[in-house]
Amino acid sequence: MTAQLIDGNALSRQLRSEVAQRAAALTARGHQPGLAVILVGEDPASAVYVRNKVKACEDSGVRSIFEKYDADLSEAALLARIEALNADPAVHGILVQMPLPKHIDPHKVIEAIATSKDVDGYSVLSAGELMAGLDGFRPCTPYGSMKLIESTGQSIKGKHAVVIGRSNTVGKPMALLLLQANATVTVTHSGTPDLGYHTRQADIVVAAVGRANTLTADMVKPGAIVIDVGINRKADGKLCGDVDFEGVKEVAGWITPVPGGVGPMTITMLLVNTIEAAERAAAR
Ligand SMILES: Nc1nc2c(c(=O)[nH]1)N[C@@H](CN(C=O)c1ccc(C(=O)N[C@@H](CCC(=O)O)C(=O)O)cc1)CN2
Repeated sequence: MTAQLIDGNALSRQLRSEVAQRAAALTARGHQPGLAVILVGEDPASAVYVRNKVKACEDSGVRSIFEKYDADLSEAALLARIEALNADPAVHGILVQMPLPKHIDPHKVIEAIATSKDVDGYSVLSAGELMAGLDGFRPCTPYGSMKLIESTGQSIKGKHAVVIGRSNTVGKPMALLLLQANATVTVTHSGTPDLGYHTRQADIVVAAVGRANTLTADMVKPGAIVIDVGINRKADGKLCGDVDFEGVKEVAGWITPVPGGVGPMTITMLLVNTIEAAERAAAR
């Protein structure tokens, strides 16, 4: 293996210990950070992610308020619940696990969350703050991906970064964060002809399309930093990313594994955003 592994679990441990210290300091001042975690329906993967989020809160001294609803919960009832949590001073962050059942409009739900508690960074206002370079909450997956890139110790400034994927939750905010760090950014997507033409020029590749083996060894510049955001299930039930890990690790300089890369960092950055929200509330 030529590439160095970027270990998301190890970086998460380090950042979560900092979160725990900040949570303890807030709690000592009578402001224990609180995160409301809402799960609607029975999606098994969502149940695992939510359980891990609640556990991460417990381990870090963040109070979690976990609310689980049946899949037939009405949109109005969910919006009313968010309204109540917006008004609760002990709740600093509100997280509604995605995806939601089809009859609930995710945009309405996201926009119902107070911007000061939007620790997922999904709302239009949070996206606007990111776009404008203001201090809003950054979506957890791209935020965690930036931390993983920074952990290599390589300067991002002036590097060519190629993002594969243009979703509102990962691809677009990732491109903005890289731009803010002074990278030259190319955004590619499912409609991009000859993806390899772009990725072969990249010093940093972030793959976030949700399709296994999208990035193969022949598409990677030797020594590049490769961040794999994908979460795909193989036929044998095992998890894999969007990157052909076995092939690409022989060419790249740094690479994140799946599992153990971006996934744990998504939860870690949720904690970081929650602490930030609690610190801002305590300062008001
Ligand atoms: N409200 C939100 N919904 C969703 C988000 C989000 O950030 N906010 N992101 C994804 C799911 N997600 C967090 O919710 C998430 C996905 C994966 C992991 C993770 O730790 N993955 C592990 C593997 C876990 C496994 O074995 O299945 C890893 O990569 O090591 C954490 C969080 C969609 N919804």
